[in-house]
Amino acid sequence: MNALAATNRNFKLAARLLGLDSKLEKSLLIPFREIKVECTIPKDDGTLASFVGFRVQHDNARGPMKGGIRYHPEVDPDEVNALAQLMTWKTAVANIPYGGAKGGIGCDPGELSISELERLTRVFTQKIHDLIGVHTDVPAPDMGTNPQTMAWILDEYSKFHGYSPAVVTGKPTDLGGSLGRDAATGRGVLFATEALLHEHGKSIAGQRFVIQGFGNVGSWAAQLISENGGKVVAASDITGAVKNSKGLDIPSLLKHVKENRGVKGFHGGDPIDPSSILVEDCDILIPAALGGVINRENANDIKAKFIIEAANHPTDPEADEILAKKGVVILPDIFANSGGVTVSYFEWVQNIQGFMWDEEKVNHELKTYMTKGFKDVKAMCKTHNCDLRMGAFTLGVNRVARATVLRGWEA
Ligand SMILES: NC(=O)C1=CN([C@@H]2O[C@H](COP(=O)(O)OP(=O)(O)OC[C@H]3O[C@@H](n4cnc5c(N)ncnc54)[C@H](OP(=O)(O)O)[C@@H]3O)[C@@H](O)[C@H]2O)C=CC1
Ligand SMILES: O=C(O)CCC(=O)C(=O)O
Repeated sequence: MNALAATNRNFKLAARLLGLDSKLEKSLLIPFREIKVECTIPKDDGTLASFVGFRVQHDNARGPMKGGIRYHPEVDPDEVNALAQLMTWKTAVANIPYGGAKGGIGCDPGELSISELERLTRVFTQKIHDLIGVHTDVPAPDMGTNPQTMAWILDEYSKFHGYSPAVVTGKPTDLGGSLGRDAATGRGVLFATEALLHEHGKSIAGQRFVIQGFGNVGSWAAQLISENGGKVVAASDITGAVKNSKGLDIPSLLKHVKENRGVKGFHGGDPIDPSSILVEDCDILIPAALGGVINRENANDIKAKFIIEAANHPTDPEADEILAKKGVVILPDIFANSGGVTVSYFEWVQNIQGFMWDEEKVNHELKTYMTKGFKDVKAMCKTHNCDLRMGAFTLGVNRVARATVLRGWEA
């Protein structure tokens, strides 16, 4: 099922549980604005290359729209739409004063030089600068983008509107980025996992984890899990996968990935087929790469008892049903990976206040938000007698619906 169909399906199930009025349901589902722009740049060799960029602004009932920008060959309008909608529910689950948006450019960042990436980012920003803004729509990094990408957006935007650090989050700390933002999504995954395990009378220590994706989110999650006594028994990225049933030495793997641009060739474990990573034996599976990877083809073979969705939309609804029958507990993306956007909110607040928090305060506040988020999701599970995904969806959709009704529709 495509990402948008799957996301719409989950939204509609939640709307039904909440008994939402059908007209309100329709209004919440249709995006506020969809932007599609052509971005042509001269390549380093002088030839031209054209790319398509998207920004979908899904909803702003609770505040400025917020969400990352993805550079990946598979970026398409439906996927960006789905990811923007997920951001609306995610910011509401986290209870931060934002709506939802997402952007992307269909490109392979690994095939572009640094200067080509800079030109592409600046052209994209020129095309959307009048539709984003500190109190309108605030981009951040996602797959294939990073603090440097945010610095270029900030610089290009500022040429039109004056210096505006709060127009993006996840920027370098030298430009007003928040301490702790780089690790925030992975740290949020740790706090979310701790909250879930606590409820099952368990802790991170001694659990065996498998992590798909070893970029920003996957590598930080791995590092923090291993620092807290968890055993990462397998990890993968686009270059390959590696397994060690005694637990991978994460600091060595991080060093290897930095030096070799991937997990492939790491000697602290055995190479395995990357396509089998999700069905490796473990207690807890953390997908931290692409969407739709857990589906009806592999759901029956998954051995984990818990799945923590660090990636956005990693689990297809068909897989959800299969896994529920197997008794696998899934902590859904719109809660599990909300640590990133929560610390983005802290960054925006710091920029607006012109005051920088220390990292201890950032991490402490993040833990408070993640712990409260888990309690709020569980309360909705109890009210609606539903699983954690529907608990999170009903929580997010209900908060957005309430804000929408309060603001009204008078022209
Ligand atoms: N960054 C953030 O703050 C947030 C990110 N997310 C979500 O987390 C996920 C990961 O994002 P992020 O870590 O930022 O992105 P990165 O680009 O930093 O890392 C992505 C990782 O996934 C790997 N990868 C790509 N394709 C595959 C594949 N087919 N199989 C295995 N691994 C693959 C990449 O490998 P390689 O590097 O070799 O290409 C890389 O290790 C995404 O779904 C994103 O939307 C969610 C919330 C916030
Ligand atoms: O930090 C942000 O604003 C958004 C992060 C993001 O894109 C996500 O949570 O999926």
